[in-house]
Amino acid sequence: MTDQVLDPAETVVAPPRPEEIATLAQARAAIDDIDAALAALLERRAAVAAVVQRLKPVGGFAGRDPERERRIVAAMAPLAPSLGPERLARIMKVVIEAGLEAAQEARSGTGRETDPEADSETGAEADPSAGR
Ligand SMILES: C=C(O[C@@H]1C=C(C(=O)O)C=C[C@H]1O)C(=O)O
Repeated sequence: MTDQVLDPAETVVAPPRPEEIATLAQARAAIDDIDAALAALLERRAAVAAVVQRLKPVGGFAGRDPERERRIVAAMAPLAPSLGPERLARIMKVVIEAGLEAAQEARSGTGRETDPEADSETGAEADPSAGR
């Protein structure tokens, strides 16, 4: 698979409004554009979150900051009123955990999907110094 990372600044960020969409094909094309923008933003978010892990005294899952995560969701909630804070919190939990996993994987250099629980099952820590 070829990597096709988009610059978030170059993604379509103004897809048609729902009331401007008349056909299934238009709706799916709009969703595809939105998903491309989301993917580019998620990729950039993960890269920035990885920087934070290197800057914090304790990074990675060990340095998880629930209060910061709550504030992120609270700030986003007014922007996504139809989802509501509870669903948004679920989405952001997955986004944040995926970023932490990707950062951990990049630092350990294993190149594999890293499940924080899988490491404890095998008794092998990906990188004992990660995030410290
Ligand atoms: C990025 C940080 O580390 C973790 C990841 C977060 C995120 O992806 O937004 C938020 C809080 C922390 O659990 C941070 O502390 O800011």
